Amino acid sequence: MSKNVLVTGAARGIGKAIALRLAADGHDVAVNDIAAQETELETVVKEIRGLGRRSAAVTADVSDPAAVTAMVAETVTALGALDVMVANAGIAQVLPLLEVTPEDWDRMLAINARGIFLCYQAAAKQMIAQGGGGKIIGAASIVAHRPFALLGHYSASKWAVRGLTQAAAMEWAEHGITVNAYCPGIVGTAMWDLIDEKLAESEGLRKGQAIEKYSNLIHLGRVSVPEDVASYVSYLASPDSDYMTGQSVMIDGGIQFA
Ligand SMILES: NC(=O)C1=CN([C@@H]2O[C@H](COP(=O)(O)OP(=O)(O)OC[C@H]3O[C@@H](n4cnc5c(N)ncnc54)[C@H](O)[C@@H]3O)[C@@H](O)[C@H]2O)C=CC1
Ligand SMILES: CC(=O)C(C)=O
Repeated sequence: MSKNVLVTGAARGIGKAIALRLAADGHDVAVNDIAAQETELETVVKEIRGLGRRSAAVTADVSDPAAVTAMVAETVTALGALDVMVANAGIAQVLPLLEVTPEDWDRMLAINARGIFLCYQAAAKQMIAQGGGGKIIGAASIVAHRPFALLGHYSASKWAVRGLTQAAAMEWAEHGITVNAYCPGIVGTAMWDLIDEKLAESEGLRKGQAIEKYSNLIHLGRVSVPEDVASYVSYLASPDSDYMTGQSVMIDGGIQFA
């Protein structure tokens, strides 16, 4: 059955792949990103419409409570309801914990933890008002299970998503809302381009060598592509996952760090 979906951080990378996959699955999909990504977002809207589904671009900074409320309202105006929220938007920063400033910490947590909380909460309020339940899905990471050196404050933000996902699943089950998170390993997106560049700098490697080094730890022998994550989110958005809630599942190709 066709559902009304909102995906945040969908101008590129994992969010874009999720939006296109859910549209290909037969859902109508509104896509969000920051205003600076509006052109890329409009391209995604065109691609979704090309798949025969309804779509709309809703720009908002997910760390801003008023903007998140407006984003959900605009989605409901465009699509008629909100049945599936994919809170995907996030940022990364590679820095030793000894060099992380309070401002770095606050920005990381504002987008990756508060932003996910605001999206979960605004979606749940809308789904409860509608009745009939819903599915809330968030972006955590493998580092929500096993922190990654030089990604300390990023790891902390993803542990927050994992905890929030369990708590929200408990509180909203009575409304028929399931809440789950996905925990990718190393996905070849702009985010990992940045991580590779910074890790290479700090380890005296050339660009591309850091990601290669970590790729060698993946049992399945390759870095993930955004579509690997989108397949799993497709399952979480489908009735097949109706009996699953509060989980933060790794989709990492079997990384063995140590
Ligand atoms: N790439 C990877 O290896 C992994 C990524 N993840 C998580 O998956 C999610 C997507 O990651 P990627 O696609 O790789 O990243 P990306 O950097 O390629 O894309 C992230 C998107 O989020 C948007 N965004 C950033 N701040 C925002 C804000 N305040 N409000 C709205 N949109 C905002 C960006 O403009 C961008 O379009 C993130 O939450 C990330 O932490 C988790 C594990 C691994
Ligand atoms: C970006 C991220 O979450 C990892 C594990 O690389």
